[in-house]
Amino acid sequence: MSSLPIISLAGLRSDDPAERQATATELGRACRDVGFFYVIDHGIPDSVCQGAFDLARQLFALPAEDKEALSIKRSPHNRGYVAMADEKLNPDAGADMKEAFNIGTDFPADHPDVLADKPFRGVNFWPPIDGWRRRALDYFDHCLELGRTIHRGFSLDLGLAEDFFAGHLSKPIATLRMLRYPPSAGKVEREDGGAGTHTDYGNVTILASDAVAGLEVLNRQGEWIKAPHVPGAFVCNIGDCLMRWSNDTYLSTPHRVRPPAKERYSIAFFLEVNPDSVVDPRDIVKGEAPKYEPITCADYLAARLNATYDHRGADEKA
Ligand SMILES: O=C(O)CCC(=O)C(=O)O
Ligand SMILES: [Fe+2]
Repeated sequence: MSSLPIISLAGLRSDDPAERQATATELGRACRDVGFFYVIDHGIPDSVCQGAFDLARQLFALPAEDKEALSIKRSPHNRGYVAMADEKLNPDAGADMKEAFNIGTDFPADHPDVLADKPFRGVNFWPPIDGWRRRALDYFDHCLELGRTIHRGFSLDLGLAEDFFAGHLSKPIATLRMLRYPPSAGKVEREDGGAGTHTDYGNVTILASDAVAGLEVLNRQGEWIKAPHVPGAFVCNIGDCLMRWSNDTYLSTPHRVRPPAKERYSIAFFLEVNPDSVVDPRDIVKGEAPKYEPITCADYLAARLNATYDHRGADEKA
């Protein structure tokens, strides 16, 4: 594998079950062999995607004190602003040279689950920019819909009922994460200095990037291959939760971001499933010994996030 497959999702929206199955099989092959693929014909208009990059540029251009007022350190629910060098995606390496802003599934402050302080069900933080919240949530909703479509493909490929994942995706844990990598000015001390080598935690990640290079993926032969910007496409990858759920049928693949030559923006949408969904390999692979114990999505994700951030106590719930 020296480049990532590009898959048209048009077939998943067909009325013809054979066409849906053919696309699902193509997706499934990528998930088994590579764990990374581009999607085209994904249904998100380019103008919507470009609009999200405008929002990211506006946000990161705010004065430092405005961004600090939105700090993720004030959110027990993984929302808000992560300052430069505040995160280590690879805990064994140095800090990541990037800043980020997380938006989660949007809950009102008086929602019963928010009042009960349930894990991952918190309020979002919003920058003081007119119309920003509405436009960001519009992009979030487009990504969620795409994520649900991709999961229909996974179900068909895995030989499950086509709506197997739909019930787990009614109000899922999902994070829209805007990222800004500063220019490296020719100084690259670590090849993964932008984002440390890691696998993603959830089910699937849907990533949009600008035209500046940086993302690299480790193939099965142990070689780093570039994942260049493909105009109009998203890069998708399998996360550890779906790898676990599928008893390692689908693979989550290590990747990193090399410090970019020029300032680089990307927008990731990390999709998990509903917080209380039980991730149990026995529901997906029949007749195979399960390699993992059942665990709720919220417990699994909390454990992974606690290992990534210093500001989260090791036993923090969400
Ligand atoms: O910015 C990118 O291209 C990838 C970022 C990434 O892998 C992540 O945030 O998990
Ligand atoms: Fe990642």
